[in-house]
Amino acid sequence: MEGKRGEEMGKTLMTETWLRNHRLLYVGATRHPFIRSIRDGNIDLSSFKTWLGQDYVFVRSFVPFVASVLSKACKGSDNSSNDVEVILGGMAALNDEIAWFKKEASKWGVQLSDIVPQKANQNYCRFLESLMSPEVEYTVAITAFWAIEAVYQESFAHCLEDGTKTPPELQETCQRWGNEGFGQYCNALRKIADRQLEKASDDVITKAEVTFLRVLEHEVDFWNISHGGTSTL
Ligand SMILES: Cc1ncc(CO)c(N)n1
Repeated sequence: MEGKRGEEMGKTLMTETWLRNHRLLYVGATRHPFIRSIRDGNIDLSSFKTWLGQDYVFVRSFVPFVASVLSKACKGSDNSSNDVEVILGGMAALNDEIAWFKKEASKWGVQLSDIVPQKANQNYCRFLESLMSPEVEYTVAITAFWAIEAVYQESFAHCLEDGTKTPPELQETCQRWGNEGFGQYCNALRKIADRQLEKASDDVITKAEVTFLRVLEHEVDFWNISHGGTSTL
């Protein structure tokens, strides 16, 4: 996938280089045991419910972060009308997502008002807050946004591939992030990030790469919650 993009552009994109250089961590975030257990059909439903409740809390904190990225796009982008439309589309999807979490929680008997965010979730939300600071460059923020969405897209798309044993009652969840449209949206975010990175200073590129790695670590930690694992951060 990265190779094809590179050929089209005639040069190596920054995200492509990072995905190559940090392959193990990326695979750790997108092929986590939690995702493997959905794909293999041996997921423990209490793990799924834990994930559902925790992710609802995460998504609520994700909304102001996305709003901050949108605001930075308005000010700091050379192609702000395109970027704003892509990011606004993401916000609209989050609106749907929150309604979906409520519906899904009631289906599974998960009481959303009772959810206590776990340590890894709190850390991830605090990290998002730090990225909302006006001092954080648009390039860094959009890179984080892309990485956060891409991990879910790739993880859940993996559960929908032919020959997987994803339980029917979890198909809808996997579709939510694994569908083609969400994949195209992630590609649009990636394109924005690469365009920004292309004209960024070395200092900003380094910051964006560190942020990308932190996102991957937080995602691994987040999946670990539902597996009863402990934080590595
Ligand atoms: C932890 C986490 N990462 C990414 C997404 C994608 O929106 C999500 N819903 N939750």
